[in-house]
Amino acid sequence: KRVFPHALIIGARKAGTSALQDFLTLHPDIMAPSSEPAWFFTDSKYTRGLGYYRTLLPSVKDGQISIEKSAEYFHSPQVPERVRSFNSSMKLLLIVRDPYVRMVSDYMFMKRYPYASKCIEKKFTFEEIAYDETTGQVNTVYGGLKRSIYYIWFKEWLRFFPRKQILVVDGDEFAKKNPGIELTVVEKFLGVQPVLTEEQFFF
Ligand SMILES: Nc1ncnc2c1ncn2[C@@H]1O[C@H](COP(=O)(O)OS(=O)(=O)O)[C@@H](OP(=O)(O)O)[C@H]1O
Repeated sequence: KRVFPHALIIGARKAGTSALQDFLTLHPDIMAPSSEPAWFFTDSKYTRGLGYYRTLLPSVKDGQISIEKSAEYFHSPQVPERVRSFNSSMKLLLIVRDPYVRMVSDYMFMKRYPYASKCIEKKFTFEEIAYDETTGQVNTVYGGLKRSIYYIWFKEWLRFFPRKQILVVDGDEFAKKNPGIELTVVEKFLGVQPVLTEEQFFF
C-alpha cells in the first residue's frame, strides 16, 4: 500500500540529498519514490491535493516506512507551514555542505540545466554573478548564494518544527568518511533497525 512519508529529506539542494536518499533506500525497511522527487509541498503540485501526493509515493509492506526527498523544500518559504499542517510529527532530514562548494555546484547545475534557458547562470560566469565588481563584495541577492546561507531558511523551519525533529547531516563528513557513521545516526533518528552500519561498507 502507498503510505505518506514518515520523513522528508528537505535539502539543501546540491548538498548530497540524492546520495543520502540512495544510501537510505539500501535499508530493507525504507522506501522512497524511484524516479524524480515528488516536490509536492512546493507551489507547482500542492494544489493538486493529498490524493495526488499519494500517487507519487512508493508502495510499502508492513513494517516499512517511506521517505521523500525534495531538495527544494528547504529553500521554499511556503513549505514548512504546509508540512506542519500535513503532519506536525514529520521527521526532517537536512544535509548541508560547505556553503561555497554548494553554491558552485548550484551554479554549474543551472548553467547546464536545459529547462531554464533564461536563467542568469547561462549568461554570466560564476565570478560575474557571485561578486559585485564595484564594491568587491559578494553578491548577496544572487539566489545561488542565498541558498547557501543556511540560517535564513533554517530559522523558518524552526518557526514550525521543534529542533529535535530536524536532523542535520554534515554532508562534507558524509562524503569523506565511511557513510555508515552518519547513516547509523539517521537510522536511529528514523526509528528503524540499525542495518547500514560501518561494517556494511567497503571504504
Ligand atoms: N556522498 C556523496 N556521494 C555522492 N555525491 C555527493 C556526496 N556528497 C555530496 N555529493 C555531491 O552532491 C551534489 C549533488 O547534490 P544533490 O544530490 O543534493 O543534488 S540535487 O539538489 O538533488 O540536484 C554533487 O555535487 P557536485 O558534483 O559538486 O555538483 C555531488 O557530487
